[in-house]
Amino acid sequence: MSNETPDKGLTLKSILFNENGKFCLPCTLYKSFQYISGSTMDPSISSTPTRDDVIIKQSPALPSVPRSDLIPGSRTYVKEDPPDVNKLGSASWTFLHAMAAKYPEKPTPLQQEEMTDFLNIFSHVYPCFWCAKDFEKYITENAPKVKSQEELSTWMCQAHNKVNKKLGKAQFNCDFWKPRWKEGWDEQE
Ligand SMILES: Cc1cc2nc3c(=O)[nH]c(=O)nc-3n(C[C@H](O)[C@H](O)[C@H](O)COP(=O)(O)OP(=O)(O)OC[C@H]3O[C@@H](n4cnc5c(N)ncnc54)[C@H](O)[C@@H]3O)c2cc1C
Repeated sequence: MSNETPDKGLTLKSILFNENGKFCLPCTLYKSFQYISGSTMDPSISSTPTRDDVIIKQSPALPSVPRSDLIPGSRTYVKEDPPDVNKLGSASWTFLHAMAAKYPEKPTPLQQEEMTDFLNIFSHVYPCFWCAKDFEKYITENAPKVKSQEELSTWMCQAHNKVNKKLGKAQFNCDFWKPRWKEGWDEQE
């Protein structure tokens, strides 16, 4: 992975590749991924992309919003409300599954220990307290499987399915964790 951290603010980002030279989708924008894979010719991307530095021009202007909807003193930030259980949940699952999908295929003992610690701590600090309590119980009864990326991602899928079941939602087929959270659906039927 490039050692350079993006230093051009929120609208100018470098495309990053991971240590294997593969494109790192969680590190950049989806439209950059489409551009570099040749599936779009997005004019908002400037010169020919190189491995380490693809610059994206300013995003198109935000749709105009009444000034009263903006945070006082800001021309950018809308007065959004704090997240409810659903918004928090969806964002958190996105993080958890994306994290599992980037977990090493052969983690070191230290990485395994850190992931186990992280999940335990996460279950203590998750802001929805009854969600946290149930997740903590789940972890106690089903210790996180941290020996490989495949194991962890499947464990995460099953943990999510436990919550889906509790909420009366459909079960997600864990055979598909990889296209959903790592590789995309292009190669799938
Ligand atoms: C640890 C934790 C515990 C929670 N506990 C509760 C609770 O007790 N009560 C409550 O009301 N809410 C709880 N939530 C929130 C809840 O799980 C949902 O996030 C929320 O209901 C919003 O659902 P959603 O429809 O946006 O989809 P989400 O369930 O947030 O899912 C987001 C996306 O993940 C994918 N997905 C779905 N299931 C799986 C899976 N098994 N594996 C992989 N990918 C999947 C789908 O593409 C889906 O669109 C919890 C969230 C977390 C992170």
